[in-house]
Amino acid sequence: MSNEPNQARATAPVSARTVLSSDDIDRALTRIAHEIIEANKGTKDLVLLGIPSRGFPLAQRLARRIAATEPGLDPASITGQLDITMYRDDLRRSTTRTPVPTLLPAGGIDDKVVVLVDDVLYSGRTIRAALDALADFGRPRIVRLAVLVDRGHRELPIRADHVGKNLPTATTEKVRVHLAEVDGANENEVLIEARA
Ligand SMILES: O=P(O)(O)OC[C@H]1O[C@H](OP(=O)(O)OP(=O)(O)O)[C@H](O)[C@@H]1O
Ligand SMILES: O=c1cc[nH]c(=O)[nH]1
Repeated sequence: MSNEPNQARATAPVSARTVLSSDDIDRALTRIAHEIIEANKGTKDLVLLGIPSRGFPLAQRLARRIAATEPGLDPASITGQLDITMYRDDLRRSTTRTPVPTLLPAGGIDDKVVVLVDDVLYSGRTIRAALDALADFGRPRIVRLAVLVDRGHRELPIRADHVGKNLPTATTEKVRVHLAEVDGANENEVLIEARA
């Protein structure tokens, strides 16, 4: 993302290694879904909000796993998408990003247990923006954070409650998450790209 050092943005990757396969991602999401249900003591009041672009399909995948434990629960009824574009703290210095719609479940987020879902946690600035965005839509009872990958290098006091994989990285590296819903059929993997 745009908070990474200029050096990492300006140079092309010289190598890429797969750190999570499609099966690894599936297993991590199944575990996180169970963790979310356990932390919430069930599915009551749960709302999963994905942060575009890849947080949304991850939220949908988690919601399907969570809904499968509760007969009659429609995964779509607990899933939404939270756009953070206008809440970023680098709006003036980054390239223009097009906002996407924020889509909330019909029950809204007031007094709900909202789980923010994203693919990568790095500086924490995206999640800081998400917390600001959330406040414009209501007042959840609890906000938690689930990420597929925590790569470290936090710049703000933000941590994830549910982590698929902790990946120690160098700031010169880039974590790339490929998901079929965004990147095309059969593209389900996490890579670390290294630069010279
Ligand atoms: O913790 P941070 O330093 O904020 O970095 C993490 C964010 O960076 C990536 O998004 P990006 O801004 O690249 O947009 P994308 O999801 O559309 O690729 C990733 O999907 C996270 O949302
Ligand atoms: O490596 C990184 C850093 C931020 N966001 C990503 O998606 N990957």
